[in-house]
Amino acid sequence: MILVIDVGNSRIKAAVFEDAILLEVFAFTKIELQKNIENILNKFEKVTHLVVASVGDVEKQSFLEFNSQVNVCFVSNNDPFPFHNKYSTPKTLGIDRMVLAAGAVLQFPYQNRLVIDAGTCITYDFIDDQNNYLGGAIAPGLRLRYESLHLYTAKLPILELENPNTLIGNSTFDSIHSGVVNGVVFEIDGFINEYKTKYPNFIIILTGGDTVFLAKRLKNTIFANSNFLLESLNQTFQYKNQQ
Ligand SMILES: Nc1ncnc2c1ncn2[C@@H]1O[C@H](COP(=O)(O)OP(=O)(O)OP(=O)(O)O)[C@@H](O)[C@H]1O
Ligand SMILES: CC(C)(CO)[C@@H](O)C(=O)NCCC(=O)O
Ligand SMILES: [K+]
Repeated sequence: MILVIDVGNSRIKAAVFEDAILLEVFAFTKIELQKNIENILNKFEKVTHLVVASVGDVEKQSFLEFNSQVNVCFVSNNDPFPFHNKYSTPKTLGIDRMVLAAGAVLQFPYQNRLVIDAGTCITYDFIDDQNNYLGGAIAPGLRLRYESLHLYTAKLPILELENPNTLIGNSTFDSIHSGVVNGVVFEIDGFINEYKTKYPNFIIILTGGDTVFLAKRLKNTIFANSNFLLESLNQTFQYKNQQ
């Protein structure tokens, strides 16, 4: 049994796997990290490995203190991945994006794939049918857009994510919701349509904290899976052990 941990920019997600079967998912903050790992290890006594992929700023030591109970492994850019990395700065490529690309290759073999992770940032990652990881894009996520409008203006309030009533916002609230939510939806559909002019066929995987909210609003057909990064982390670890 394996406990995988995805340290994101805003929060931490974890999942327990028995081989390929996902048993339970957890989400918590940095401050609650140790307590949560402790609880998970108590609940799932058969966990032998703790597998961490981190783009956040959590000390390695916070995980290493569980070393006496389980094997602690950190997924890094130097690990074996099932694709050819064509990024021109592979050392600066986010480990979350590498894990997503690995999951896309292992779960959807022999096809072009676009992975969209709608989290703190929205990342786009394209892997072609020859398993070349080509790169993609990094844009601000939904919550980050609401926050930056508030932080970098004098008058705009902070709003919670909400379905926009209209395209043409006719109040400050409606204008912000339209700008943020419609903006992201148009952006994602726009990216997909632009990719289609270059690659006629590819599958699209949508994941991240805003998956459910966005999936029903997109025009394009996608595989929506909030747990895709956690599943991919489990697969990346299995892949490494088979090398
Ligand atoms: N408790 C929560 N905390 C933060 N964001 C949340 C929460 N619940 C839902 N969300 C939504 O999820 C998005 C953030 O996604 P996610 O939790 O995947 O980010 P993250 O933990 O920073 O991971 P990553 O760094 O991989 O993007 C936000 O835009 C927000 O709308
Ligand atoms: C883009 C984020 C912040 C998304 O979590 C992460 O993947 C990251 O820190 N990436 C490093 C830059 C890059 O991927 O090129
Ligand atoms: K993300």
